[in-house]
Amino acid sequence: MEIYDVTIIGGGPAGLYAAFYSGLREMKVKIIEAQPYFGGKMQLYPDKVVWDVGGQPPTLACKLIDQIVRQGLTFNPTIALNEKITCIEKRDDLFIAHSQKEAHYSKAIILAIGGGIFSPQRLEIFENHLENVHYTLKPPSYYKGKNIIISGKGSSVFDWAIALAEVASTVTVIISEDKEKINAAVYQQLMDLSVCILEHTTISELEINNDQRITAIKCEDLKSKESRSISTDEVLINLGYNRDFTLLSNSQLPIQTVENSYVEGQPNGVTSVPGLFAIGDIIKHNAKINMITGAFQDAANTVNMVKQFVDPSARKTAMVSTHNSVFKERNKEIRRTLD
Ligand SMILES: Cc1cc2nc3c(=O)[nH]c(=O)nc-3n(C[C@H](O)[C@H](O)[C@H](O)COP(=O)(O)OP(=O)(O)OC[C@H]3O[C@@H](n4cnc5c(N)ncnc54)[C@H](O)[C@@H]3O)c2cc1C
Repeated sequence: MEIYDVTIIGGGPAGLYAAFYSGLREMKVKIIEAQPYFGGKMQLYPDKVVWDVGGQPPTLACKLIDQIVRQGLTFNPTIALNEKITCIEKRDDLFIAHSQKEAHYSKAIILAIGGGIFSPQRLEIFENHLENVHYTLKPPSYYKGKNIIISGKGSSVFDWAIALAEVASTVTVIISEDKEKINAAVYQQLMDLSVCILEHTTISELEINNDQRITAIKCEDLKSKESRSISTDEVLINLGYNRDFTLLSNSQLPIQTVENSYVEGQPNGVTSVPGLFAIGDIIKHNAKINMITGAFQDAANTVNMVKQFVDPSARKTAMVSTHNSVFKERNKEIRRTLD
């Protein structure tokens, strides 16, 4: 059995930055992510331009994910992707994080599970896998010149319609509510972009070809009961997301939670269980900022606490020295490009 200094559960911005910082503090690190890829919630908005990360020019979220992942892996932590941690237990001085695949042993744990494991809510009619049904937005260029149907609830449906209307051939939005519920400024934007909105309408049937692609959607006006068929190239569905927090309820540890969705803790990540720390969107305290920058700050504060937990004689904070052996070659490379 291999014992790590710290196991980080969750590979979103908080977990990845914690992996970087733990490496900087010379700890033996493992990072575990339930999805087959890193990025956390940022994977829900790959095409959004993110403006508010300190020192970072406005950047597409997908590019930012790439950068955060590369930084997170700087010190070569052990990685486990596609592995959902189902519960955590403590035996003597060791934590054991159990997944469906194996047990992970470490002296400390950082919970970076954000908003839980996200999975899109699906309509029964879309239960089978269909090639051209999407639950997250691909880059707008993918939709260039195509006929798009967007259906769902909440403001994201209209954000998607606005993002695609400039590149797509046609955009039709199908919503079950009345148009009046749409924010007036957003509605005006949709009209200016010639987006067709079918209000109080529901999808009743799909026309599917041999390649498992939807070619047309039949929908019904819930008030007039009239039906119509709309041909389409791509269908986007946004009904919100299911969030899996069962790790917290399954773990037989006195983890204090708020509304069963957050771990109650302190700004330095300390929780009700010594050695179990929490960072990013999963933690709740008065100074918490639920943003990428907040996730980074949490990670740095908390990793310093973890280091002292694992080795009480360690310095309180990291020395971010350019002489770190891992940085040496990269420093040379970067300096060369500046010459
Ligand atoms: C639509 C949208 C737009 C946003 N825009 C911005 C913005 O412009 N700027 C900004 O700063 N912030 C933005 N945010 C907020 C930002 O994305 C979050 O604050 C940030 O992602 C939180 O990071 P995190 O690592 O704490 O959690 P998350 O990003 O939620 O990552 C948690 C990870 O833990 C994994 N996980 C959960 N449970 C388990 C388990 N049991 N086992 C293994 N892995 C598990 C999940 O799969 C996930 O990958 C936005 C959020 C949304 C939803």
